Amino acid sequence: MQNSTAALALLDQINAQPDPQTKLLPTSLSATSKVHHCSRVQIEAGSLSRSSPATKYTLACSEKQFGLQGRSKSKCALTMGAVLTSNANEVAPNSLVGEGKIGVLLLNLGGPETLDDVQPFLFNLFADPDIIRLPRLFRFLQKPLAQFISIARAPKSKEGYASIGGGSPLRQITDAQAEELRKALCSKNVPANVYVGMRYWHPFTEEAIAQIKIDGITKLVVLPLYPQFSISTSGSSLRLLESIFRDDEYLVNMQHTVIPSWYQREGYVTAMANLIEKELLKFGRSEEVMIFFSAHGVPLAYVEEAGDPYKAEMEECVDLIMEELEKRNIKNPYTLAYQSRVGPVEWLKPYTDDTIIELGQKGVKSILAVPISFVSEHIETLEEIDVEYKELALKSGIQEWGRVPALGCEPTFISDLADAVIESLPYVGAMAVSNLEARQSLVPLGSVEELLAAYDSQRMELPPPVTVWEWGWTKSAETWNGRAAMLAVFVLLVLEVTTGEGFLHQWGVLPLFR
Ligand SMILES: C=CC1=C(C)c2cc3[nH]c(cc4nc(cc5[nH]c(cc1n2)c(C)c5CCC(=O)O)C(CCC(=O)O)=C4C)c(C)c3C=C
Ligand SMILES: [Fe+2]
Repeated sequence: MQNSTAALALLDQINAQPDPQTKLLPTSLSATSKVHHCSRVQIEAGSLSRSSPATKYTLACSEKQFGLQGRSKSKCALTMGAVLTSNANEVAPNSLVGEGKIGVLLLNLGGPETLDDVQPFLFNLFADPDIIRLPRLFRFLQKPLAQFISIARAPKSKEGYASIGGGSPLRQITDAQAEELRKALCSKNVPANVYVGMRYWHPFTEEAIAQIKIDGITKLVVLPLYPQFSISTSGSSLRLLESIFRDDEYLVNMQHTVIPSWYQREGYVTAMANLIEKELLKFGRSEEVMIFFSAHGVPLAYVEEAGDPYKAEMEECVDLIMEELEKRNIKNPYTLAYQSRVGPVEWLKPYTDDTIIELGQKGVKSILAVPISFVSEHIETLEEIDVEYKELALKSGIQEWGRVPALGCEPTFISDLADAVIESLPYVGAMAVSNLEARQSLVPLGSVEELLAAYDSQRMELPPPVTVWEWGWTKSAETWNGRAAMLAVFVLLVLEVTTGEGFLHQWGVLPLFR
């Protein structure tokens, strides 16, 4: 065991790395000074964890996943920033509130509330350059392409939403989470307004920000409702926030901080383990059940080319939950796979459907599916897991199928989110005061911008993750069909733009960007 000087030395070591992609984040710089206040800091095999009884986190800098090389350093720094804000128990909440009006902005994806919303929702999603990133030269095609893909995909999506009651439950659940979080904060003596800002549907982030301004919020904690960070989710929402902040004088002067990911928090891990433990009891021979973590996938290029920490965070999250279960003497076999891939490019593997088939072939008889990348029920839990994967599992020889519910408003989870907010309060505006350059550049704290800079700072081109048509019987045929379809779309669009005639003009799409 070593003292806090050793922790600072580790941070200095990370800091000294020349690679600009892996520059330490402001949150971590704040964390550096915070380490001074830790009673004891422990460094083991490249990991940094606090052994103070008040704080029970383990840090995500283990050599296994986040060796201090390349991009992984940014991950490490980011996580430290998030985790080292874990001093709420040592500081009386009231002293954290101080002057000013506190707001918490929950960021989420949003979902269509009716079947008529499906196509415009899909348009918003595919128009996001963090979902489909076109080569710079062709950026002007983003909106027409989004229009085309959304129209082509809408019938299939609508079918899915129709089967879960005609729309996404996401708004209702997120609103309930916001209300429970407000109450939890209040009960912990931190009165705050809680806002919901969706990326692709109502209430849009812009609407939440307008309300934040009307309410005169002066300190804002930004909390993406995704446990793990991905460029395509939290990253996209932060990118949007950055552009909103940059153009607004009120917001430029409002202090804020971001909690980039929180899968490593003890309360979250405990809440997930509780849900799993409870569901396991419903099986006949619970000790033989395969615990099947199923995460929403992302295209492989996000991780391998753009430095998305999503996969590393997901794997660590699963490890933490399994460690917690092991402490309870639950030692079931487990696996992690990725679901919901869209389009012709390669996504994170193993794929959920392939893995289910393989498990069946290996003689596994019971599976407990655990949705792990999202904290609300949504189309991919209610339809994809509960219907499609269950059916596939039963066909593949699995006899018993169960599914852990999403966390929703589970009290341990909500209370932990409230703690995360409270723990981040000392960092709200810290950079705004101390770093004039950051203040003058984009946003006051610099944290939104800096968080984005840690990953994908070049905003590299990524292969479009979506497909327009799907046909063919083999994966490879589908891949090439997808590519051919993309090429066809592109040729059609070029013809439209050059001749001024075609189906997009007929639909009134092209004038949008003319
Ligand atoms: C952590 C969660 C998610 C990641 C990562 C993610 C990446 C991602 N998603 C698409 C394409 C689609 N996603 C859709 C719905 C959807 N996605 C998430 C979460 C993540 N997406 C959720 C919670 C939902 C459902 C919202 C709801 O309505 O309840 C859809 C629409 C549904 C459908 O047609 O299948 C699409 C399309 C991509 C391309 C991507 C990464 C690049
Ligand atoms: Fe998605």
